[in-house]
Amino acid sequence: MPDSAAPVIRSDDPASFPHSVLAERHPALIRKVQDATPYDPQQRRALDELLKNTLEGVVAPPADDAWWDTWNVRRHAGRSWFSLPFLAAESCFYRQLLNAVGYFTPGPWQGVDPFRPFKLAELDTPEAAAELTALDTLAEQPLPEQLKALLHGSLWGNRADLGFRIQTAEEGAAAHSQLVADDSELLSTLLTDGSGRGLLCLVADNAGRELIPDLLLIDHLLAHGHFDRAVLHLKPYPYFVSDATTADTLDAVRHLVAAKTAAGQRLWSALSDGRLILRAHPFSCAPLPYADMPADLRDEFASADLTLLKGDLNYRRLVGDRLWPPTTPFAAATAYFPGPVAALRTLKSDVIVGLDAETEAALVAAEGQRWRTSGTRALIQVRV
Ligand SMILES: O=P(O)(O)OC[C@@]1(O)O[C@H](CO)[C@@H](O)[C@@H]1O
Repeated sequence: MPDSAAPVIRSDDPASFPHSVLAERHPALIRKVQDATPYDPQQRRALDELLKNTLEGVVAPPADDAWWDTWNVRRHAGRSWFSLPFLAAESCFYRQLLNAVGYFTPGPWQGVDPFRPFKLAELDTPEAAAELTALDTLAEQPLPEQLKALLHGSLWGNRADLGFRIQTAEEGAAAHSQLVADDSELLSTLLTDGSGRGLLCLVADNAGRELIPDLLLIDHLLAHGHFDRAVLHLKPYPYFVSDATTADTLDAVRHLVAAKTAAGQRLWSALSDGRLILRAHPFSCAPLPYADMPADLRDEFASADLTLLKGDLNYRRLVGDRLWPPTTPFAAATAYFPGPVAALRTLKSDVIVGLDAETEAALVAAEGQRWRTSGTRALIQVRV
């Protein structure tokens, strides 16, 4: 890791983006969760208490929830939520939200995903339908163009709620102009360099309209013989609102099959014959950077020819959730990672590395620091 003195991103400054996530987004999310499911009075009360607790109270881990010990976050007990590192505060919030609705408690609500209504709704939008229709047109394009479109679909799917589409050339061009770092040529080469025997790890981010293009990308790479196998890393349980789980992946594949896409059938077969493997490592829901990953996960990434990490949260964990100088080289920030690694991310939080000085200066001159969190910019970064 470079300059480990770079400050950890925290939530205590009321003018900061992390503060607004804790003070505004989390309460709004609790309300949405309460509205989306007919929870019983006890669950509603627990959610109300969590809302009040996150704004005015202190972190109070349940005595019997081992997650807090596994990832060494029980030490935050008794502190204001706003005083925690941002990553820890968010991670603990999602754990408490699941506890409030009884997600881990044996009984009728065990394993019921509070975010599933939102994830399913995303699959049913006209935009999602248009993307699937566009697949037929895409299949007529030369293979390099197909790969480019699928990479951009996967990249911008990361801000699915902002309505990005993969199917038109204009949108592709608009996307290109928003990239603050673009290693897409190197990435395309790594994805297609013809070894044909490799293993791809894709570390997924969101379900719904992000996971669909991720799956289409995997399908393309398997179908055209660029990789023998792909491992899709998912969350073992709901996390950060829309993060993809196994259930969400099955929903997405079923959706592609129901829409009668060839990719849907191929993905179904790839899952069935072991060319597409699902993993849900407990570390995927840990409030820790990948630099601290356990040995078995490290071995898994080490065995891959390329690991592709999707989204903002994975990026924060990949480079460390700190206020690095933006010109810190991506290769230095990821030097610890066991094997070639790439990030596809729309910018939705303060952390950033790998910019050249001119790009950073132009962004700051145009919009101060807003580009870091607005979700209108993106990056493709690679370290071989
Ligand atoms: O990983 P994703 O889905 O791209 O983004 C998740 C995320 O942007 O949402 C939070 C804000 O609500 C951020 O802290 C976090 O990084």
